[in-house]
Amino acid sequence: MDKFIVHGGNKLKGEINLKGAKNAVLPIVAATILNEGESIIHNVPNIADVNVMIDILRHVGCFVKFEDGTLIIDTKNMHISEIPEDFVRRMRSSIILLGAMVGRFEHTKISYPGGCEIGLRPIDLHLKSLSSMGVRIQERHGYINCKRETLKGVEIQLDFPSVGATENIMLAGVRCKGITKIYNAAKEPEIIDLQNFLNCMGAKIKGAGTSYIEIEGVSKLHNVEYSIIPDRIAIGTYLTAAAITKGEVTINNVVPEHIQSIVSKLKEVGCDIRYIGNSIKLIAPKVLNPIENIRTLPYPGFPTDMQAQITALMTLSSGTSLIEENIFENRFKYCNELMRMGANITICGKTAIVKGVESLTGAKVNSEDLRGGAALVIAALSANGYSEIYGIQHIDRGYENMEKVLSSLGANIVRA
Ligand SMILES: CC(=O)N[C@H]1[C@@H](OP(=O)(O)OP(=O)(O)OC[C@H]2O[C@@H](n3ccc(=O)[nH]c3=O)[C@H](O)[C@@H]2O)O[C@H](CO)[C@@H](O)[C@@H]1O
Ligand SMILES: C=C(OP(=O)(O)O)C(=O)O
Repeated sequence: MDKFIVHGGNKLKGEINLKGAKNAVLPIVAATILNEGESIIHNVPNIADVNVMIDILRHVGCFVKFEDGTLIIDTKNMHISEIPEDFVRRMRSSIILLGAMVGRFEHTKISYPGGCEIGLRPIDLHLKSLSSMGVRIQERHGYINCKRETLKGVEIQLDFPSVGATENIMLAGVRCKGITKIYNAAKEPEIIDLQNFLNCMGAKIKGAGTSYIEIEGVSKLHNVEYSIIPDRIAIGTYLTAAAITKGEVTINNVVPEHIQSIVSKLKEVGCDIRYIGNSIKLIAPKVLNPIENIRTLPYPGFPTDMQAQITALMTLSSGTSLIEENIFENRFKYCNELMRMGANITICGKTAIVKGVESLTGAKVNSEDLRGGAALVIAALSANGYSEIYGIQHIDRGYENMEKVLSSLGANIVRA
């Protein structure tokens, strides 16, 4: 297995362009199944999760070509409606295929995703919603078996604004007879991107980005060409890396509204942040202020997917920071590894209490999940001496060539 070797201490300086959002592209690729034809998708990151999705689509009989950030998918010849366990184990979020598969096939079978390193992650809201739309669901031997005749539009009140459940309902709703109404829907920008993609394909959806979404079922969809929104989490990750190294970095092609909660915290830390057209420039302060109230929340709150990275930054602040995780129950595991690097962190229930230290020291550390891994890289970039970061297959799930992006900004990082 590969690792990153990082010699800390270099200030990040320069300008980068990043590809589209992992969490937007995955449901959009799932959505291509609904149209029995061709989709062309631009600005797609070459990350492991996208490649698992491609493997799944090829397995079920689709044609897929992926070159230079453009995906061409033809789902006309898709003839298998079962997703086996080994794919779902490689990527838990393959559950997002369920809504689209149910929309297209009368019988569908998908391996149960189970929990992961950051939490139990049940899918009760997905299944309850699909079942209210007319899908008969049996959970057996680790598989979810779905059968349906006509899908019907219904009113769904989500107990929690789950991103994945909202997406699965939207996907199935496109093929329903009648109108599906989602109350307490997730409001993440990736939900809007899915709506826009589906509408470009001939769907009739409105309301994404608010807590009420309406999907009018349609009988026919058509071929589509689309470009994925920027990755607000990757942008936040590299801005945080710039901040911890006392650097100065510009990231092109951002949507300011999508990163507002992240930028607001980086400003509290003391960073000077400016927008120039579609670009964002961060100039790090000499001293990092602590922050006492970072609370992860559904969008537009501070994203759980940035919690680990901001915690890494706070390990070097001039005081005590409090970071509360409200979305996943087990998302502080990486803190043990930060402590091997000299961080002073106490976990108290849902809160990490981070007392800033003068400096971190390089160490051998292990990443167990995607954002925890990114946090370890961020810490290593600023640490004295060198670090070895293992488990980087998790990082590769969501960051395209992280070591190349960081090297282009002057970091001393190699994959070995
Ligand atoms: C591929 C993708 O887009 N992943 C994102 C998506 O994950 P995902 O769609 O899995 O996240 P959800 O919004 O569904 O989960 C949020 C919370 O709801 C709980 N829950 C969810 C569904 C359900 O049926 N029952 C239930 O209890 C989960 O365990 C979790 O505690 O949104 C998360 C929250 O912003 C992000 O961290 C992930 O990066
Ligand atoms: C938790 C994440 O993703 P996933 O839902 O794909 O595990 C993430 O992107 O941080």
